[in-house]
Amino acid sequence: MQRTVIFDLDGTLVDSRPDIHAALNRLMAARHLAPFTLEEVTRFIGDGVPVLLQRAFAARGLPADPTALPAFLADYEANAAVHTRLFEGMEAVLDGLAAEGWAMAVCTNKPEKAARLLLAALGLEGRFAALGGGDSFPVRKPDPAHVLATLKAAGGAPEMAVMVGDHHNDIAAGRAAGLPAVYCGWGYGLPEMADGAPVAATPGALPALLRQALAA
Ligand SMILES: O=C(O)COP(=O)(O)O
Ligand SMILES: [Mg+2]
Repeated sequence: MQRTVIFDLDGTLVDSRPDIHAALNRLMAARHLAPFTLEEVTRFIGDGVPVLLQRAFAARGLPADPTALPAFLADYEANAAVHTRLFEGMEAVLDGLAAEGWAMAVCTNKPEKAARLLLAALGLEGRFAALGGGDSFPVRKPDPAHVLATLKAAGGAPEMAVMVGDHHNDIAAGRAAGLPAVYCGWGYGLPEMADGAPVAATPGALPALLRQALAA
């Protein structure tokens, strides 16, 4: 039966922080608000763009601004791949998994349009059987239905699939969907977010952990 790996996007496959950081600071500048450091923005990532913006405005003592989401997305969609690249070593990992016959999908809280544009700009969209974005379904991670709907779209089955991510949302959603989860130590999460899941320190460590996860 087909083995499927479901990857989170931001902080797992790609280092997207620089472009998220830049787009957020352009939004802040346009509103005469102080910019954020890269480290601050890293802590805002993981629950989708509406929550990222909520956290940014809250950090400036302001309520959520409904005009911020379309403004941010228009800018980010046009500039999502200026600095964003696959993490070092990830391309070889994707090649190796494809050669081993794994199907691959992306389950991200990033809005679907931005995620598709980013994958296309990096020449990656053909590698993935499905993409579930943060607004593709009525729910998003940590809700397991986001993982299951993405897996279904990829033609996979929970007994033969593994979830890979850098945030507790990924681990929680994967587990609640009945999938083993592997945590990415190179991403944007804090170490405790692994929550007992096996930790891949580098992309190169992933293939063996994926095989083990299905064997267990
Ligand atoms: O958009 C976010 O906040 C996080 O996206 P991710 O689910 O790909 O990490
Ligand atoms: Mg992530």
